[in-house]
Amino acid sequence: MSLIGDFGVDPMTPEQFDAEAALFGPLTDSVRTLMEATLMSEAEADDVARARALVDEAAALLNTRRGGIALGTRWGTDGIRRSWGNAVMGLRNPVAPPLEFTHDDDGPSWAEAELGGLYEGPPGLVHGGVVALLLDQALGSAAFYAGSPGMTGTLTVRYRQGTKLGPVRVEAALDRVEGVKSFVVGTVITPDGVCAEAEGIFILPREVRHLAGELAQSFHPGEG
Ligand SMILES: CCCCCCCCCCCC(=O)SCCNC(=O)CCNC(=O)[C@H](O)C(C)(C)COP(=O)(O)OP(=O)(O)OC[C@H]1O[C@@H](n2cnc3c(N)ncnc32)[C@H](O)[C@@H]1OP(=O)(O)O
Repeated sequence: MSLIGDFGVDPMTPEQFDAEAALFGPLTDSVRTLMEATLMSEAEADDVARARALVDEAAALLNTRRGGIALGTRWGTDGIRRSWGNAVMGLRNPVAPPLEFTHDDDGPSWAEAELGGLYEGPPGLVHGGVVALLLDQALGSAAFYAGSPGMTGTLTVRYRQGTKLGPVRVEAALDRVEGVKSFVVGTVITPDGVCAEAEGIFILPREVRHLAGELAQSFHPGEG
């Protein structure tokens, strides 16, 4: 396994990334709207059937040219990674809420999102796996921002109360670094207060330890 080599083809220029974002970002937003509509529609049967045919036609159009099974991490000529397939933040992934993290030195990394019915577990509540998903990304991003990136080795989540669908805030901060291990903590907060707390150990895999500096430099807020 090579986290870097397997992910990229030739590095892309910022202009190429900008053009792709301008083309596919709005498509991703539209598909997200479609997903929500699919979940909540009470339209007449004929309209649902017609919508399905249109969706199938759109999928066929998009599939006329396509890549492999996933976008992976792509590198820019500017040395920045883009993870546009990321399930939490990815610019081209309609499954992503999406979360956009803000990082600064004076407080935790944080992001806010409006989680609707697409993320439901118990009635009216966010699925526990989705809560863990958001925390995993938040803690991983905080470790990356702090200059000690890693893959999730261990993620422990304590669910203190149900997380209502609606506005959600995720926070995370690096606690300490021990060798290749970063210990990170975080929370999920709604207007009801803290709903979940997490501790994670993020480990720089041995295969890429020689690239630690390059990886840390490749961090860019919003790129996953
Ligand atoms: C990088 C770009 C990211 C870029 C990604 C950034 C986005 C982050 C957000 C998304 C996060 C994910 O979803 S990541 C995807 C989910 N996670 C995974 O798929 C990881 C699968 N597991 C693995 O690949 C591996 O087991 C690793 C990398 C976790 C560890 O393997 P390794 O690299 O060979 O580690 P190894 O040398 O044996 O051990 C190093 C130290 O870590 C300890 N250690 C080993 N495994 C664990 C563990 N699971 N939990 C706790 N501690 C552990 C060892 O005791 C040792 O401690 P000591 O002796 O030094 O004290």
